[in-house]
Amino acid sequence: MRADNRGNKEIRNLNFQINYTPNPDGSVLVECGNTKIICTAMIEDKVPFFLKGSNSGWLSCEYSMLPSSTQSRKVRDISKGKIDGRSQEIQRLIGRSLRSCIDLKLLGEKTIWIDCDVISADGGTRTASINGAFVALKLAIEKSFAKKQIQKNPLISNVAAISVGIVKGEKLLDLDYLEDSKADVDLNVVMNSKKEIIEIQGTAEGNTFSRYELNELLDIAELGIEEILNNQEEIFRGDEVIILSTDNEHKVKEIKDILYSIPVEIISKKQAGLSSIQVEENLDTLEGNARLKALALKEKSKHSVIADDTGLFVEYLNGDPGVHSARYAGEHDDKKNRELLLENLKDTDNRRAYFKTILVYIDELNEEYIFEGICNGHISKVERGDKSFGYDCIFIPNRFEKTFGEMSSQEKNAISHRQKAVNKFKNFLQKKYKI
Ligand SMILES: O=c1nc[nH]c2c1ncn2[C@H]1C[C@H](O)[C@@H](COP(=O)(O)OP(=O)(O)OP(=O)(O)O)O1
Ligand SMILES: [Mg+2]
Repeated sequence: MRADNRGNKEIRNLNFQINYTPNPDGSVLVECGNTKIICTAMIEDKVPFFLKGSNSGWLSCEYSMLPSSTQSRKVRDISKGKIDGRSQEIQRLIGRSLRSCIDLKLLGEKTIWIDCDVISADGGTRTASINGAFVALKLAIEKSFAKKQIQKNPLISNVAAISVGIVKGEKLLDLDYLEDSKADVDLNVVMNSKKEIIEIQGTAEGNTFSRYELNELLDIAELGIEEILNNQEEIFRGDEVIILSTDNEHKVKEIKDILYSIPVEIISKKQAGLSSIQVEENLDTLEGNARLKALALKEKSKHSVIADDTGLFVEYLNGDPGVHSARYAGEHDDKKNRELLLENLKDTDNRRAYFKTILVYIDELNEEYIFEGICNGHISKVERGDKSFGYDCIFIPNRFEKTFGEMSSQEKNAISHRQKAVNKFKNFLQKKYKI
C-alpha cells in the first residue's frame, strides 16, 4: 500500500497556484503531494553572446533547493562556493524540455529566465519543476503578448513530466521520496501535448530492466502526463466552461453534439483534469445520483458542471432496472445487464419500457437546476445493431421499428431521452447567455 492510499497508476495531489509572487512575468507555486516548488519566468531584453544579431531568443533555467527543503539541512551552494552537480544537471534538463516547446525565432532577441526553487522536496522535484516551469513560462508569454512586447505567440506545445519506477517488483507512477529511495528502476519522462517524447532519463538503480518493462513504464508515465497536461490546460481556460461529469464517452459525445451551437466550451471530466473523482451512485433516485456526481465535481472546480444520470424503466419488472441500470447484473457490464434483462422478460409480451435522463446543472454561483427527458418504447427480443452503449441495442423507441443501436447518432439524438433533457438545458443556456 502506498503512503497516501494511492493506486499504483495514480499521481499525487497536484495543484498550481498561479501568480504566486508579484514581480516575475509569470509565477506559480506547484505542489505535487509534499513536493513544493516556486517556478518563475522573467523575460529579459538581451540574449547570450552567441545569439547576438541572430534575431533569435533563448531560454535558460536555474534550479535550486532551499536549505530547509530536505529532512536534514542542505548547505546553500553559495556557502560551498560552487553549484551542486545534481542541480546543474536538473536545470539543464528543465531548460532543454522548455526550449523544445518554444519557437525561439518568434521570441526575437530576448531571453526567458526560468527559476525553479524547491521549498519542500519529497521526490519528483525535477519533473514537478518542469510542470510548474511550463505554467510560469506560458503566463509570462501571455503577459508579454498582451503588452505587445512579443508579436507572435512562440509557444508550440505544452510540456509535462512525471517519474515512474519499479519498487519491490511493482510499477509505480509519481514516486515520493521514500519510494524513490527504494526504487530498483527510476525513470523520468518528459512529453509534449502530442505525447511525443522530449526526454527519458532511466536508470537501473537496483535491478536491470527489460525493453518490455520499459514500454510498460512508458505507458504508465503517459497516463500521468495526460492528467498533468489536462491540469495545465485548465489553468488557461476561459470562464465560460461547462464540465460534463461523466466517464461515459457515449454520453459526452451525445451531449456535445446536441449543444454544438452553444458558444460555451464543454469539456469532459477527463479534460478538466478531474478523472480521479469517482462517485458511488448509491442513492435511490436518478436525481439524487446526478446531484452527487455534479456536487463532487463542483467542489473541485470553479466552472459550472452538468451531470447526467440515466435509467431504463421496464413496466413488467415494476420499473427495474431503473436507477440501478448500470449495475443491474452486478458490476457495470453492459452485456451482462442486457442478458439479464432479456432473460427476465422471456415469459412476457409486456415489453413496455422507457428511458429517463435527469440532468443536474450547477452554475458558477452554486445554483442548481434540473432537466428531465423521457423516451417511451419497448424492449426487443434480441440484440440488434451497435452494442457499444448500454441498452441501446435492445430498446426500440415508440413509432420506430429500429433499436437505438440500429440508428445513426443523428437519428437517436433527434428523439432520445437525453436529447429531450439536453434540449431543455440548451434553451436554458440560450436565455442565460442571451443567444
Ligand atoms: O442513451 C442510452 N442508451 C442506452 N443505454 C444507456 C443510455 N444512457 C444510459 N444508458 C445505460 C448505461 C448504464 O448502464 C446505465 C446508466 O448509468 P449511469 O450511471 O447514468 O451512466 P454511466 O455509469 O455509464 O456514466 P456516468 O455515471 O459516468 O455518467 O444506463
Ligand atoms: Mg454511473
